[in-house]
Amino acid sequence: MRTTLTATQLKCPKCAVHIEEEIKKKNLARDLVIDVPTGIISVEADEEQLIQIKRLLSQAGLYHEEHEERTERFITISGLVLFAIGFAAIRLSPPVGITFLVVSSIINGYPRVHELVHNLSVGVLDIFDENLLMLLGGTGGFIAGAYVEAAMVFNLYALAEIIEESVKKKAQEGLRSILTDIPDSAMLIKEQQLVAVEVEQLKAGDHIRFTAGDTVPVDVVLLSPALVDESVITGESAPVNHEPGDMVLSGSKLLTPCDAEVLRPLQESNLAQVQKTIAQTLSRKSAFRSWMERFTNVYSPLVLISAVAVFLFGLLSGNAFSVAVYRSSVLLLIACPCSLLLASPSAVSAAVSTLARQGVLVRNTDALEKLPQVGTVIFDKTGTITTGRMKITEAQISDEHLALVASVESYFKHPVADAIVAYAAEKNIVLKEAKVRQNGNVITGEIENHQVELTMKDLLQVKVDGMDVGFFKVEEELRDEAPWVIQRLKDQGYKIIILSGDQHEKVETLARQLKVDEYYANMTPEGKQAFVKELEKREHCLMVGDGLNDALALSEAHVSVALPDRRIKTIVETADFILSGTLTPLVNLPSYAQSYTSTVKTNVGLSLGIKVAIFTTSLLGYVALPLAVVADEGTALLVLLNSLRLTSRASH
Ligand SMILES: Nc1ncnc2c1ncn2[C@@H]1O[C@H](COP(=O)(O)OP(=O)(O)OP(=O)(O)O)[C@@H](O)[C@H]1O
Ligand SMILES: [Zn+2]
Repeated sequence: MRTTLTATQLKCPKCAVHIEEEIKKKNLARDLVIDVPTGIISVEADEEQLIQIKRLLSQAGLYHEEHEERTERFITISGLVLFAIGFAAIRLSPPVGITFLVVSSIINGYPRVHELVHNLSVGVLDIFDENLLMLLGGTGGFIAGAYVEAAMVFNLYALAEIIEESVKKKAQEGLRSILTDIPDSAMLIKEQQLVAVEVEQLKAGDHIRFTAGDTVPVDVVLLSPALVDESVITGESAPVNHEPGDMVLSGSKLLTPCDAEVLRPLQESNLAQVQKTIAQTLSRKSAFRSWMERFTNVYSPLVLISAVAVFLFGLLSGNAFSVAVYRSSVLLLIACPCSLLLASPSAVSAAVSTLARQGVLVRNTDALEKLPQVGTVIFDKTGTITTGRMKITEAQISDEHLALVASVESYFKHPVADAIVAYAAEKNIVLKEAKVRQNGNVITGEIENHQVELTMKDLLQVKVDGMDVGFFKVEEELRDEAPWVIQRLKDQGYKIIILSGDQHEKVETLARQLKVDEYYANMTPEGKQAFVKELEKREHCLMVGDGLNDALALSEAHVSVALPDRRIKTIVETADFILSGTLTPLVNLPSYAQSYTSTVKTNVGLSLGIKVAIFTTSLLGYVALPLAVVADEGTALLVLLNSLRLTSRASH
């Protein structure tokens, strides 16, 4: 069962590595995600494992139950008050002032010691994290006799932590609403009685009863009407009225009581899949993020070496011991790479959760940075611009031949096949076994010594043993939002192309109606792939497909978007983005990707710029200790706040 915990105390991506390693080493969770910018830890673990994980986290000072959190905050604030008293008193009576400053530093420095000791106790060699730097820097300040400033190091840090926690709480909201806990149990209707069963035990075909307010744990088909809040899935906040027979995906919230039949077990259902996808996306490192981590591996030691050098140089050049310690303490404080390491992940977690709530699952965050380079949008037709649902509007065929045709079609996933199988089902026609083949728009089948041949032109023509025996007229429906989406993309300057395996006339009619720039019909899956590959040589394109017969083409495109048919497919796909049912979010995706990209750039510029500025001025001896803390903690806060702006960007 997937559960989310929050560790708001988690500050630096570097510290997260320790805890991640510990949890993995002890085998406490499958699929562990630690999202540092929000402090969200999402794990797939059983109850026993969960208790152990919580214990581990609280030992590391990272997890607190709510009441502990309040106590903790009370202590921090008391420390800050003592600091203020000491600060005011030091002129009047230095010994009293210093005492207050020291006590406040002990109170607010203690958590640093605690975390440091924990790091040591688990045998982590890499103790060069924030905690050590703060302790060295602050203690160095005290040794140097800069009492006020040294106390400021500990207390400002504690203050920054309080502010940061509230920023994180805000950032958590989005991700939490998607990584929402799946209910543990459901009410199974068994022999006209209600039995509570674990959600994991539910099988396709089981009947379950929901009360109003329940979150649907698995994908179901309704047996009675219901009012459903699907905002977690589609971002659409208005409740939807569903009829018996409608599919309701897990994660939706029922506003009225109802009965339903299980369509898919837990692990194959929407919510579990979405959570898994998001977990994978958050834990997968983007190219930039790995680069940044390698960079900080050089950066931190470099600053540490500089600190030692500054200390030695200070002594050798005749400065007082205290001055030398003071200057090197400043450098120690800015050696902390937190804000640099947060630059990209904070934007990632804001973007991933915001987009998910707008109906876009991000599988590959690098694609957000590639999207602004795109000039052409390619659409697949069937199932992408059209709903993928088809209707038989006319049929001229005997029931005996219909049985042959429907039997052959039952082996295919194409919308035409679905329509024919459904048509035959209405007539209670029994299906038989067949051997089938597809060659472009011609389907052949061998069934009970008969040769069936179906050719899709304007009509679906049926030949049995070489004789024309009838036809079907099939109509497809355009997605309601398709014309609007395509127009809006054109307004933004994109060239629009339609690729389709369908007949020329059909594609042409549609292309005219939608006023697209180019269209190509009769394309095989390999043909679509070659087309995209060729086009990519000249310009970057975004390909939108249903992921069925266009998977190859999707893989060639600079950026790919899949709009899978939820009735037949669970969502795991190969595309960079996955839409959850409509094309609508496509309209704002490019500009959102643009803001994302510039947010990451600003974050990197900010944190790197401030570090470099402080580093150089402190080498010259111009930076006071508290300023180093403010610069370090303040930059991390700025980065978090800047990324938080990505969550407030509305979609429609
Ligand atoms: N099972 C089937 N029964 C009847 N006709 C089919 C079947 N499968 C495909 N066709 C027809 O064969 C042609 C090629 O099919 P293909 O799946 O490559 O493209 P498509 O899905 O219709 O279009 P697009 O490429 O836009 O998704 C189309 O005209 C389609 O209607
Ligand atoms: Zn298709």
